[in-house]
Amino acid sequence: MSVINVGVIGASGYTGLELVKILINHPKFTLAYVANSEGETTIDKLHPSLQGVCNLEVQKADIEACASSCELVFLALPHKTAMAYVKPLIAKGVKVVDLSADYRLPQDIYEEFYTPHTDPQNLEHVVYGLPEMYREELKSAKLVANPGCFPTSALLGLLPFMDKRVENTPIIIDAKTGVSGAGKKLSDVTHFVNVNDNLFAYNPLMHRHAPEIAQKLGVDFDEVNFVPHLIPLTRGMISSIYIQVSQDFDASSVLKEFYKDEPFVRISENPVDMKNVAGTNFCDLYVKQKGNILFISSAIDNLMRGASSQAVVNANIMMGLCQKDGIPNIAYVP
Ligand SMILES: NC(=O)C1=CN([C@@H]2O[C@H](COP(=O)(O)OP(=O)(O)OC[C@H]3O[C@@H](n4cnc5c(N)ncnc54)[C@H](OP(=O)(O)O)[C@@H]3O)[C@@H](O)[C@H]2O)C=CC1
Ligand SMILES: CC(=O)N[C@@H](CCC(=O)OP(=O)(O)O)C(=O)O
Repeated sequence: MSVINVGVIGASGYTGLELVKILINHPKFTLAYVANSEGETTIDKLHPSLQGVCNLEVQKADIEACASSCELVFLALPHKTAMAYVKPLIAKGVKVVDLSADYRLPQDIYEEFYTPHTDPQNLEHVVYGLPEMYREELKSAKLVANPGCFPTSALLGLLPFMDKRVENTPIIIDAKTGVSGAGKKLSDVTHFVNVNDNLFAYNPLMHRHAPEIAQKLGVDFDEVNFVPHLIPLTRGMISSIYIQVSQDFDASSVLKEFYKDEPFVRISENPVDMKNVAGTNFCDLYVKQKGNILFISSAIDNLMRGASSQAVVNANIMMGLCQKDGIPNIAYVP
């Protein structure tokens, strides 16, 4: 098979770097176009960790240049900025995996939690990029909305148990994330002095990922009680999920059966942790039942399964490749 040229717009950011790292080692994709808002530099100048590994030119993002060199492009851009790129790229026949939130929700819900949508036409055919839910649809997708990191960890934990849950009872998701989830921009909240030796909740019950979780589970927003916390780590995410279930059943067997053919979900007999998934596309899951309460623990790397490695799995599926091609599977341990 001939090589497939792909691009990354937003290569100077955190998820952009993870994309570049995966793509320069990918067996079938060739990284042909790398861009940010300014250009006129090289990827190893932006990311010194790539010195001696890759010195691709970084260009000022441009639709024509991107479309003429790529079959598929990854957009690692802020919300709102992403949709301004998606519209012309799709019009030029380029396939897009968008890491932002711009195409994850129906227009009305998106506008309630984000900003007015400027590209409703492409919302009509977008596929939500959680392979365990939409693998078939992804095969023919032209535009994929890569899921949010918290929704990825919550949905993978909850999906196997939705038919065991007592209807209209609260779904409680208590999640912790590393600081790279906020991107490279500086802010008071993510300032070292505020994060170091500290732990706090933010946007409790009203975070913009709650409607994404509710929508994909097919429940009301009011049923999802989602509270994220920032922890003093660079990468990693744990969601502690609690639901009420109707009957006694073997929860571990349900989990194993649900994911028996899934290469990127691992079921653990012990509570999971962040380190064993760091740098990989794995989601590690653990479940424990006490009476009618079910506890599910879900661990991912926010930059990988929560963003960039999941984006490359989606691109593999879109381009008819093996979904595991180029996907790192050994964690940064110890
Ligand atoms: N970080 C995470 O864990 C996750 C992030 N995401 C989503 O992925 C996307 C990227 O996130 P992240 O990597 O953290 O963000 P960063 O803030 O680290 O990077 C943003 C990138 O976008 C580029 N950019 C901004 N504006 C423009 C523009 N007008 N034209 C071209 N490039 C532009 C920046 O380039 P420049 O350096 O030139 O400003 C930079 O490369 C966001 O939508 C985020 O919500 C999704 C899941 C998890
Ligand atoms: C620590 C932190 O701020 N995390 C981000 C979520 C990560 C993310 O980027 O998700 P999106 O793709 O939806 O933007 C947040 O809570 O908004």
